Amino acid sequence: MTGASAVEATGDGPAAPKAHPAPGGTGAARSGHRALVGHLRPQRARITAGLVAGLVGSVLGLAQPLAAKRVMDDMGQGQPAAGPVVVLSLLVVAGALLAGLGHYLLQCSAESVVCAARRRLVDRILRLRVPVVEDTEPGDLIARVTSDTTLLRQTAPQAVSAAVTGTLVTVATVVLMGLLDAVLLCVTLAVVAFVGVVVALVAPRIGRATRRTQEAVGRIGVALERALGAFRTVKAFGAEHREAEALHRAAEEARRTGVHAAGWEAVSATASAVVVQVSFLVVLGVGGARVASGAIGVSTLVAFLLYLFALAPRIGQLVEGVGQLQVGSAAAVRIEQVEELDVEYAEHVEHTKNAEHTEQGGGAERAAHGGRRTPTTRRAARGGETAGRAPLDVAFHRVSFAYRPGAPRVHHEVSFTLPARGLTAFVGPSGAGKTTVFSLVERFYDPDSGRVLLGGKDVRQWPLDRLRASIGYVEQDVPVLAGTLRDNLTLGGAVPSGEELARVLRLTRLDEVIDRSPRGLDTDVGHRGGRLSGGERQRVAIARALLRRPMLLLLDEATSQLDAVNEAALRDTITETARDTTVLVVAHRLSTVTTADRIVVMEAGRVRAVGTHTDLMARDALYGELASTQLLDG
Ligand SMILES: Nc1ncnc2c1ncn2[C@@H]1O[C@H](COP(=O)(O)OP(=O)(O)OP(=O)(O)O)[C@@H](O)[C@H]1O
Repeated sequence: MTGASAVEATGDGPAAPKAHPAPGGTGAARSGHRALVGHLRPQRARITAGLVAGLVGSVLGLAQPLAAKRVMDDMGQGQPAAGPVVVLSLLVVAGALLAGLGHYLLQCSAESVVCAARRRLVDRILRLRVPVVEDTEPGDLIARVTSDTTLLRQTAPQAVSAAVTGTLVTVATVVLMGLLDAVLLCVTLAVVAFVGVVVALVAPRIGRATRRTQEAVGRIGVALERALGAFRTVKAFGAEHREAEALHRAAEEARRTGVHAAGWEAVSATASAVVVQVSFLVVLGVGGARVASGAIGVSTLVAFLLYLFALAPRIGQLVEGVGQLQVGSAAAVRIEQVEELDVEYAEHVEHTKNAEHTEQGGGAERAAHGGRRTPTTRRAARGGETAGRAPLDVAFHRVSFAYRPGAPRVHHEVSFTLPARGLTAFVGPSGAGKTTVFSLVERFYDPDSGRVLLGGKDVRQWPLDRLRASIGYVEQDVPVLAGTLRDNLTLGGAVPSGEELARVLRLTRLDEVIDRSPRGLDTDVGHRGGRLSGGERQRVAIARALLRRPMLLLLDEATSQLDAVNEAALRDTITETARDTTVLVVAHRLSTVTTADRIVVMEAGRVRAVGTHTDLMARDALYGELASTQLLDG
């Protein structure tokens, strides 16, 4: 991807929150059906095969009453009925086999539909722009990947099959019934028309209730994510009941709307059952009278009733299929809403389009890309790219930035130029905009005006994956991911040599931690690294960044967490790294700033002064005050 396309791929400002669905109406229902068809399209061949098998099975089923009539007529006339009996048996066996095959094919396509939807969603979510994710609720996104896609599986191909087969077989049955006796058919249709009216009235209500149920399921995810994300705090503050209340409310809402949907489904099912019973009685009455008057024979009435028997489940199937389509459409709308959120890479969209047609497996994924690079191969290449790269200079030219349109500006015409190599410390009061400098360099956000330059080139002209591969970033609240130490250290995809790994572990004093653990690098660090101490998490994050061999290291120093010995060791590590890498530190320690080659003092989103410690002590009052009061002494 070119730099230009990277720029085009990303929208200008933070996207409006879209993860919370708008209430459903006819428009929502229409777009739901469109979205559902979009999910089914890649599986159309298999779905068609399943439908055809099911249909042929049903047609064979339809021929059974005629064959039965023939058996009865032959026997009534005293003729041998062996031939028609064999035909009838074959029809029964072949019909059942084809129906089974059709069901299996539809199940297979359902699994593929749900797998493709999950892959596309996961891919999309991981590529979402940072401001977009900030505007959504992770728990709700998780519910869409897990719960809504499951609804797709349960409903989509079966619902389509039920609706299509149900319709065709109903029409065919009605035609055959008309051939047998038009009067009885008119009587039947008059009763059956009632079902059509009920279904038309009830179906949209089922769709709306399902959407509300899924929204409530999303809220359960949100509440759970909130509580588990700060589990210790919730416990320490005795907030379990309070948090549970939100979960209970959402669960209750899901139950209420689920019951609502079930109620409407019951209405349509009952209507169809009643209609079937009534039509039997009416056909028996009218048919009996017509047999008595000699208008039709007994065998015709029996065949007609057999068709009516066959029609009953078809009507039920049709009604159920329409209800299921509403459920599937509701899920498809929620999935589509995630797919409409802004992502960072244009090539990602291409990737997911291709993935849509792919089953699982890396080989298949590569094949779908026509041998082009997948994220996996890109990562591997990136690992190779990292070696022997020159450090990068960094410059801000009159950068102004607000996190959201209309929100107060966090940067006001920020300008500075930092040469390649060396250690630059950013200091300033809390909220001055220091961390925001890093976020703009990483392109988590784009400035409203001005330019951020890396290696002399606007960051918007860097291909985004290369930009980030060039940077080692250590956040203040260092995130350690669930998994092993090794997983965390190699998160960037680079595979370090044993020697390199040992060097970095030594520099960050993680070697002691690993030596202490029986499982070494394969030690499980727990959810969010909860089994490590704060200082260990910090060191894992620094080691992870160093293993990328970055051209620029961004270190958002934690305000606490490191003991004096580790603190001194890390200071030495940073100083050594700064010899051949550009290192930017948001500094909270005096010991870091005093060793820095230059210090940028920020205040209320502006650069106030740039200089060395001695220089700034002499000429900048704010810096003097910060140095004597706020900066921690290492
Ligand atoms: N994702 C965000 N969305 C909205 N506002 C934000 C976001 N991140 C930071 N801010 C706001 O931007 C301002 C600058 O934040 P920033 O994190 O850059 O400050 P800082 O100088 O690094 O502060 P500290 O030293 O406390 O970490 C603050 O007022 C903060 O509330």
